[in-house]
Amino acid sequence: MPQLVLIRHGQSAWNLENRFTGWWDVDVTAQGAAEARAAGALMAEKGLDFDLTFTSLQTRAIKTLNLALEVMSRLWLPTEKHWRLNERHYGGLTGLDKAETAAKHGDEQVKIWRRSFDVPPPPAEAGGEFDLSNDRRYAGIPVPATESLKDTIERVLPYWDERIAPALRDGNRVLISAHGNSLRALVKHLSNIPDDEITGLEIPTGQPIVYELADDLTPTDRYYLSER
Ligand SMILES: O=C1c2ccccc2C(=O)c2c1cc(NS(=O)(=O)c1ccccc1O)c(O)c2O
Repeated sequence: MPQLVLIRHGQSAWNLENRFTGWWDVDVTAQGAAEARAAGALMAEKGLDFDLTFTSLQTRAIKTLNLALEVMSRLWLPTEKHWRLNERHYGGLTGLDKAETAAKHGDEQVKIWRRSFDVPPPPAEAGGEFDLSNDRRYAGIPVPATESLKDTIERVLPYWDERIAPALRDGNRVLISAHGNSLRALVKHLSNIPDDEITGLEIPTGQPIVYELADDLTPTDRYYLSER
């Protein structure tokens, strides 16, 4: 029975300040690191094990994976890091907190963005404070200027189809450490969640989500590990 576990990275410095982070590379806080270790301890305690792991190119997800694996004495497992598992890009909102966003764009616009599936924030300004075009990890990669949730889903799913699903079909037990919206893309796909419902799905940080899958990768069970 192929098995997949998803974990959203632990608390980051900008989560604490309620800032849009997106592709900007912010580390986990001490609390976020503790969440990651506790997730590893819970997975070990419940007897979970893995053959392959996947994460994004962002420190907060990579560190969450490593801290959990360290507790499980599984740092030796293969890990594949890919930009397609990165968080949604928030464009020109990157770095803004709630007050700054409302001040700059108004409450009505925030309400529209908040519940929309295919409306992207304004694009990031080239050469701005959060410009990633000179970041070596994205050399040769189409760094988005901004993303709607729909855009994020459309660039995550090819990675699922090309790398993760085949690994599961080959019988590998897979652990993925990623971000709120890139995990939403996977949960939406696996659980057939409609476009107008996915924006309401919040994935908690540091809580392993277990998918038990049939051979055709349709879920036979999905649960938070903390509840079993
Ligand atoms: O403005 C947005 C937004 C804008 C553009 C794309 C997506 C979203 C989005 O998904 C979102 C927003 C605000 C809030 N709540 S908030 O207005 O309290 C808020 C605003 C700014 C920063 C953090 C906050 O918590 C949310 O919970 C969201 O999920």
